[in-house]
Amino acid sequence: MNIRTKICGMTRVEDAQFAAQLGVDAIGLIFFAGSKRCVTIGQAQTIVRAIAPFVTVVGLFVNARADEIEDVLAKVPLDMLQFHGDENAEFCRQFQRPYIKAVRVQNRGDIETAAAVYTDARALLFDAAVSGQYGGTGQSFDWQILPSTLVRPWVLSGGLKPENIVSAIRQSNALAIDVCSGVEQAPGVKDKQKMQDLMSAISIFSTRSVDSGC
Ligand SMILES: O=C(O)c1ccccc1NCC(=O)[C@H](O)[C@H](O)COP(=O)(O)O
Repeated sequence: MNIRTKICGMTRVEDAQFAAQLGVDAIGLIFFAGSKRCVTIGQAQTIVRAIAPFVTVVGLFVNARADEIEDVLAKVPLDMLQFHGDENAEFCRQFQRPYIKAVRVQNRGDIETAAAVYTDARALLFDAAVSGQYGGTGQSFDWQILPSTLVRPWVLSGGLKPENIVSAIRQSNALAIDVCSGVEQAPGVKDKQKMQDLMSAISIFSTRSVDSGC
């Protein structure tokens, strides 16, 4: 098993490049003015140009208008969209891109409802529910409430950091994780050591082999 990893809220080229070198599968760029990690189109273009191909670039939006998202898509080559607001499924699916829908989890019903509604989402992302905030809170939710089987691919998120990631994966059986503030030294400024510690911690789940034998 290899844990798929996204690090969200990149604002600096050096952080995105370092994450890619560590083997992170995806990076998140936040296009939401209410976030301390919000990037301009120019910043996003610079980051995308600087990272290796095959690292998935995810653009994150919160209750943006369709034309605002189209404008970003015309200028920044995003591979995937992530919606963190109150967007319905019809809205999410209109952009000809795979999408992730964030679900702020308070109880198991939130998970089941989202799975029934966002039927074409590439994945659901389960995050903590913090009043008045849409994400990037550093708070976790009770991983025990995740159902043992779920019909949709899903991503574990919310308050994940090097210190708790192994326990979080063991408790939730997550195959994919999304981490933001847990690998930062300040909002939008990633910490190389923390990113390295995170990837090193999850490497215990890795089944990738470097055996060169034929
Ligand atoms: O990070 C933000 O500032 C943010 C703001 C508004 C909506 C979403 C935001 N981040 C989204 C993410 O994908 C985060 O990785 C996720 O919410 C978990 O954050 P954290 O608990 O800090 O790891």
